[in-house]
Amino acid sequence: MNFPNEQNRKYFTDNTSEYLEKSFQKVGLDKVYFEKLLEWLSKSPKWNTLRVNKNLANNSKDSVNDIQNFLDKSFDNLNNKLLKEGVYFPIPKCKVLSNFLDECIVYEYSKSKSMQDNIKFKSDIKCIIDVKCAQAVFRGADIFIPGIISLSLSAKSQDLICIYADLEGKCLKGSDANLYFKKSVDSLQFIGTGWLLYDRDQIFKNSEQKLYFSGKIKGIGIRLKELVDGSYTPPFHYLNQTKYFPQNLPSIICARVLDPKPGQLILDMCAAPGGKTTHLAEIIGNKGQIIAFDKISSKILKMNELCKKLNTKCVECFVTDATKIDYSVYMAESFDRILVDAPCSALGQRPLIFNNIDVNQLKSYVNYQRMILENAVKLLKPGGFMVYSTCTITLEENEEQVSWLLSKHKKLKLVDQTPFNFAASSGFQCEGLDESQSRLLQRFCPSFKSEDDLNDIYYDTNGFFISKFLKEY
Ligand SMILES: C[S@@+](CC[C@H](N)C(=O)[O-])C[C@H]1O[C@@H](n2cnc3c(N)ncnc32)[C@H](O)[C@@H]1O
Repeated sequence: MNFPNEQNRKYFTDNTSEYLEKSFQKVGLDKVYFEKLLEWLSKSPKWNTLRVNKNLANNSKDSVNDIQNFLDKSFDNLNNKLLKEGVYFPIPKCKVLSNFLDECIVYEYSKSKSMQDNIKFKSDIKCIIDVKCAQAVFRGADIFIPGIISLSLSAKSQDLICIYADLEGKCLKGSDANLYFKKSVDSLQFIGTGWLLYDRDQIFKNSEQKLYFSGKIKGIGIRLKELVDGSYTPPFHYLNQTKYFPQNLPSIICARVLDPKPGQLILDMCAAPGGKTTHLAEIIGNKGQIIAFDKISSKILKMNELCKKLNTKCVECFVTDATKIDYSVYMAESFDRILVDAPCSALGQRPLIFNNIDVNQLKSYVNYQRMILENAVKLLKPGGFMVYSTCTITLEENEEQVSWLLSKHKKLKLVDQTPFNFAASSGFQCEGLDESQSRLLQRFCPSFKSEDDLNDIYYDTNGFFISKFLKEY
């Protein structure tokens, strides 16, 4: 597999690419659309979004001041450090999306004023990180030690290093980054630069053949200086995360679309890490009852901690497999609102660097989601609403699931969504979904907009999909 230049860049394996392209062709979206979609996915959104936790934060004006202070301080610190290198990051201004979502505060990534110099920066000290870690870095995370796969043998604490993502996932943990770079440069992608916070030996324990991850130290391993596109955003963990919760725009919209009311019984069937559950609790002012399921017990433990931290008092979290509901514990037709934010192929996460998902894996989500949806429909009260959402862009997990639900359950009706992000697009038409129905769906995905719209906060989001159903009496 080669990645010699941008034109020949691959984002998926050949089979997966072919499968996705064909799938879009079914609804009349040609190669040009698919390429546009890939280009959009491969870029990081230019905006950061934070949800204000109204249980703990004051009004939006105070929150904007608070976040602006955080940005001012973080950028002052960074700019002081970079002064001698002649690099400067303008401080972004944050704002509330007042007309649309007043709990959402946004600001742009800052672009360094000497981007070109930094792209030319080639240190002999190299670090290779895994692709998932690289994607998180583009969304504002620091590089944590578990994400570091390989370092130059001479790497020491405080070294300024070049960081690469391991596209093929073949680099061995603890190996010599310079050696791998020489052998496999085509399978590495330059991500940016940063300061190493530990000596190599502290990160890896080296023995002749086996290279062990020492586990002696934890936390951040590399403090990011600058990304390859010249952008920087201060890591969120310096911000008060009880008042301000980093969450992408479609996810914030999603909980609002469910429109929970105080006093209601609400079910979040795939809830961890809890971004939407805590938002739902905040919308109903902690008045009501929210049951939150997740299949993975460690995630439920963390969710309980998050709920405490965010002063969320009406949520009960349970380790439950949503494909196997025990109807002696949960009564059929008992919930006023149900959110199915389903496990999915997650292809909407930006930037897409390289995703080696295979076609069988991709297809496997469809039946799994249907098993969860079957239970959701059964648990929903007549007159109640259900939201089905994913953070992916495939037709099979989105529009085709909606079409399947409508054909299988005659009492389900697609309904309007508020808020509706008109800058993104409505859903695609597919078999079983007519034009008026597809317009009720929110698809956060490139439509046929001009390049000028690309920086629009409402358009430059992660890939996401939201549908809302009423269960009629
Ligand atoms: C897209 S994430 C949910 C994100 C969450 N709603 C939020 O906003 O923070 C999907 C979650 O579903 C969980 N999951 C996967 N299979 C499940 C199942 N059978 N039952 C319940 N949860 C499941 C995963 O562990 C994962 O945490």
